[in-house]
Amino acid sequence: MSAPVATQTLIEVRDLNVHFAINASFKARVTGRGGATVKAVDGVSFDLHEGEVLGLVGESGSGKTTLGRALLGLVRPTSGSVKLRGEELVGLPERDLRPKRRHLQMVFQDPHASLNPGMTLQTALAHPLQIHKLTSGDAETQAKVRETLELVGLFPTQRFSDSFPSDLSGGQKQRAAIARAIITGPDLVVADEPVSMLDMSVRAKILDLMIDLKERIGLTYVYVTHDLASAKFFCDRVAIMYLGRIVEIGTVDEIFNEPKHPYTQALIRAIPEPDPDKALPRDLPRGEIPDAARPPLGCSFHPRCPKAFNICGWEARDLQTMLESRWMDLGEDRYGEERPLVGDFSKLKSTEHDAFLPAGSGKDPGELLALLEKIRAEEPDEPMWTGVKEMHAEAHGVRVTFEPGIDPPLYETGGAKAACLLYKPD
Ligand SMILES: Nc1ncnc2c1ncn2[C@@H]1O[C@H](COP(=O)(O)OP(=O)(O)OP(=O)(O)O)[C@@H](O)[C@H]1O
Repeated sequence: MSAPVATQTLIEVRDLNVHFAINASFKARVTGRGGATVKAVDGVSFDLHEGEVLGLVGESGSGKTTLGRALLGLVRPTSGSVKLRGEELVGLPERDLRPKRRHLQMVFQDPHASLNPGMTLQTALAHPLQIHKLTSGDAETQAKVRETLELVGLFPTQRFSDSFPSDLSGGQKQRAAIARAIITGPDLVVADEPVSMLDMSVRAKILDLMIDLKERIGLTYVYVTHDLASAKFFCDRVAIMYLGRIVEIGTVDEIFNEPKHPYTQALIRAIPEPDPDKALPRDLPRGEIPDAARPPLGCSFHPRCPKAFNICGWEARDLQTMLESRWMDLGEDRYGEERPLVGDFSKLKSTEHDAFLPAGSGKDPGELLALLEKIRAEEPDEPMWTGVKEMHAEAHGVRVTFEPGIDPPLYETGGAKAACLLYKPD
């Protein structure tokens, strides 16, 4: 889709944080001290314009759903600001938030779970109208329900208004869930993976319906998905999320034709190509998504990034990962030579930019230093080495000093904005 014409800002999000206490005692949760915290949404800012479709795209656990729910007040932010047409929503008591909910609606992934099996569509759709006192009297309510069923393509409306969810196909159920979301005349609909549980054959039809509704009744969408291909089809702009942050945001053209962040570039290369002749090698970033409760220093993506360089935030954990992944690929003999030189990784100590790697039991730290120098010479393309400033042997191991890392904000790139130090102005 083409970029939206400049319009008014509907939602303004500034430095939004949603942090969850995990594995914490009751006292730690109440006082906020002790225990671990997951930064599900971590300092997110963006504007959403009236009539646009913004995609929130990322791998599982990147914070898409939490961000979408926080926009609607369904999750209480830890701090930051969400304004609806200039009016602050964060911190509003529930009684003041409730009337706003008619303007802010959600469509969920599982249409089956989002409809009450014991209610006809007439009852289910009438409910929000009654709660928000949007109609006066049964006749008006019934007419509004029928009109909305027609809008979402469920006709003859008489038949569908008397149906129960179990009478409907998956696609019809999602149409009914959309009808319930739009019947209050919302401004913003957050659609969380609205087609991912549907048959392939109906996915495009539901997205087409949502586009059609946007034009006909003036909706703005936030579309939460892990599926870049559907975001390309459906969205005007896309925000790529990683460990609670937006790491790149731009128009669909910018993101798909000229992705700037190495993470976005890898995700786009990994989109399955239906035509086998054109298929590129799938190239997902190396390694696992890190533990959200212990995000990497500096740029959170740096341990997986093929383009990482000296200031990306190298630390002790990267040293361990480098050694372990090297040993996975080594033959028995060389593994047998190298492994005993390194001590217990649980004793790997680190301060912010400094790691102390213990030598193996009875081994000379000088031998360990020589091993690290040898690996560096053998694997000069391993990005971690760009961040190693100094290594020297000490009494019981080797001290490795890293370049101080920088946590990148979203930088201007001449296209999309990207949180990557490749675009840091000098
Ligand atoms: N209520 C909660 N309590 C603790 N941690 C949570 C809670 N909700 C989400 N999280 C954590 O926050 C992070 C972001 O989760 P979220 O569901 O928003 O990600 P997502 O990108 O939508 O993932 P998915 O595609 O799997 O739904 C994850 O690490 C998740 O485990």
